[in-house]
Amino acid sequence: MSDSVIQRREWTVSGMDCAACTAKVTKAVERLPGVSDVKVALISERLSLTLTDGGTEAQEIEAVVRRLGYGIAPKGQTVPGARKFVLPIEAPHDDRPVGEPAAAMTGGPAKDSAAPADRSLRWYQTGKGRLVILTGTLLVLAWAFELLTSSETGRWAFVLACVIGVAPIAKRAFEALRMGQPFTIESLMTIAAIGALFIGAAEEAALVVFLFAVGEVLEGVAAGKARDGIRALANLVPKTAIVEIDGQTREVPANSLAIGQVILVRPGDRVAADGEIVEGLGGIDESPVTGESVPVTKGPGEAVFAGSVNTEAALRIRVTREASDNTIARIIRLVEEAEDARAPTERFIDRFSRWYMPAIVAVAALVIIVPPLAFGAAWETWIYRGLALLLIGCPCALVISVPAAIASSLSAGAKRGLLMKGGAVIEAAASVTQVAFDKTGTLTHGRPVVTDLIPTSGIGEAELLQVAGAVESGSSHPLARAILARVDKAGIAPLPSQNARALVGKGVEATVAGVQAWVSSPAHAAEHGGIASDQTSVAARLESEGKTVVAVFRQDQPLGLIAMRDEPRADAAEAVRQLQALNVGSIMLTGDNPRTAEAIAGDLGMSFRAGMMPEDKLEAIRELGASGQVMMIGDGINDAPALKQAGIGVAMGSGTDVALETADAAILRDRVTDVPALIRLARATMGNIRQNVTIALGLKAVFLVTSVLGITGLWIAILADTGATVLVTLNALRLMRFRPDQEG
Ligand SMILES: Nc1ncnc2c1ncn2[C@@H]1O[C@H](COP(=O)(O)OP(=O)(O)OP(=O)(O)O)[C@@H](O)[C@H]1O
Ligand SMILES: [Zn+2]
Repeated sequence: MSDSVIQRREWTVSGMDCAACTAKVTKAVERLPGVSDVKVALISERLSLTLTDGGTEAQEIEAVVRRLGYGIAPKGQTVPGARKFVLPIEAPHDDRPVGEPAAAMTGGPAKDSAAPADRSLRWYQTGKGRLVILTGTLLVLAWAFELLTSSETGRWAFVLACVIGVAPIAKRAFEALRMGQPFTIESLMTIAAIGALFIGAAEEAALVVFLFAVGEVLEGVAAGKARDGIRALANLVPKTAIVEIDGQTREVPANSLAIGQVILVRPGDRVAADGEIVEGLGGIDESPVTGESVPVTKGPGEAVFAGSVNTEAALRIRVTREASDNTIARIIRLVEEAEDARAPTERFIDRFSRWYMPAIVAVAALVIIVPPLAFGAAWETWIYRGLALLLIGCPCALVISVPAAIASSLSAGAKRGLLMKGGAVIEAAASVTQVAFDKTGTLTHGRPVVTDLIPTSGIGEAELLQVAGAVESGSSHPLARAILARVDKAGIAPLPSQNARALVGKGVEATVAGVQAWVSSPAHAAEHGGIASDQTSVAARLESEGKTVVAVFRQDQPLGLIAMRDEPRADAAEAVRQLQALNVGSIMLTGDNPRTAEAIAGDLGMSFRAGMMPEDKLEAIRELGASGQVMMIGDGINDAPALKQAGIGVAMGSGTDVALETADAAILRDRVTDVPALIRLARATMGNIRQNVTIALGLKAVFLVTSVLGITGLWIAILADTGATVLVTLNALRLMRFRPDQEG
């Protein structure tokens, strides 16, 4: 079918509690004709696949997933039977007193109006929850019977509890079997429970089924908790906005806002859309988006994010982005999709667990058969031990150890404005050995200011500025902006200019009043006949003060020098020190001249490479990458190629808006110390994963041995399995409280 249509489809799947579930769904869907590239994300509850037209119908895919016992609906629609456990979740940054009436007007964070798929069920309202209650009750009744009456009656109550409890599990096992998956935790459970009944261990069989059901509910709670961190972000954008139409105000749903509309945001309200202030001046708390807890004062012309809190004055804001495209929506999409970028460790564990379950089944079979046949041991004893082994065959704890830690880490990071695109990035960031910084806008504020004007003798300052301003008038380079600001301040009208052209890494040229003119670095000035010799030493002196000097030419006539200084960020030196403490080297890459670079890098305590053309930066990163893992930090606007080239490209600050989609990670605050924070979070995550793998494998190993030796029995085996899963998930959730900005 060469003309068949190929399309990517997405669904929301509910009820997946552990990674064994995702494996089950993946395998079942993968087998269907015309389906390829299946991705199932546990935390974001997403199934996406490529579907060839003429292959499987979408309804068929949904039917298969439903038969496995999960809820499914096309993305964006309500999942039937979806459930979400209610836990006392701290919605991050949502604890500030938002003006009551205002919140009521705008809908506020509006938790209760969340999408229907999120509608909460309490744990006991779910199928699995009811199963726990039912089997638990029967268990208690059976014990009561056993105590009060003959043990025979009690035994039947246990059998009943076991059969009722195991039925839904057996059904799921059977469905999976029909789809070609003989080894699932459900099939192991079913065999173990029924086997135990046959060897007369009804009491224990019932207990095992009950504990399994409890375990599933707990796993669901844990997975739900990991999800909530991400969901809380979505709840930060108000559901409605007050829009101004023809001088009238009207309340409309926030997702219906169109670009260009003007919305009214009163003090205490959350901003409903990404936009630009048209009127009003006040403190904006952007902590929900960037993690920056100190409100920033913003006024007309300045950009605000949806979800930030307007703390002081009434603002009129022009919408610049539709709801589906606002910064928070993009962050959420990024965090959700991050699950697809799996860490190498995770892929390894997945491969491992694919053979782990069959291997354990084989061992269990040997344990059952060999001792009685070879040594004439009692069948009953060894069947019992073999069944206990089956229960240890669930790789749940192991398989969930990585995604749980990564999901926690991603949402912990997102709360603080540290975004990483998935496990692969986290794993790489944990092993960073060298951080390369772009200078302007990253280590410095990116807002240079003119400090010195040195006209050539016979030229006035005004003339120097007039020509320089004319040449730079079309440029948005930070140096150009500095010069233009100075021209403006001096009240000089720049001359008319044409044909302005950037000389990348060198300067700009343009035709000013009919004559060719340049503004360029002194090094490049030689091409125009060079600057006066007495000015060469002045330039050198200014540069060694950390200033950037440019020379201005009209034709081949040097008009003079302009020096500018771009202040390093207050925390840049501290960041370099913290990186050093983490055993990570820092290097500054700049197109500026070596003397200026040395002055700035020296103050910050880092090494540098100067006079670099954009392609030199790529080469330098390649070179650094040969001897370690390099992280490149840039503003993401004009250094995208360098960010791509680095092992990990991190966009920092205001430019992140552009770079969210292209960089591997983004730092939303203008803080250099967030670079070490990012690395600390990544390292903590990998440490957490190592702990989890140790817990999971360690517990399995211990109980494998004790089960074979007959020291522990069936119910301990299942308790160990569930316990390990819950322990691992809880440990992963600790990362949510990790404070990456704290050292040590
Ligand atoms: N618009 C301009 N006006 C004046 N000089 C310029 C301009 N653009 C570039 N230059 C000169 O070229 C040098 C390198 O500029 P470039 O923009 O390549 O630096 P960069 O590597 O992006 O900056 P940084 O490393 O500081 O972030 C500047 O230091 C300056 O001397
Ligand atoms: Zn499981």
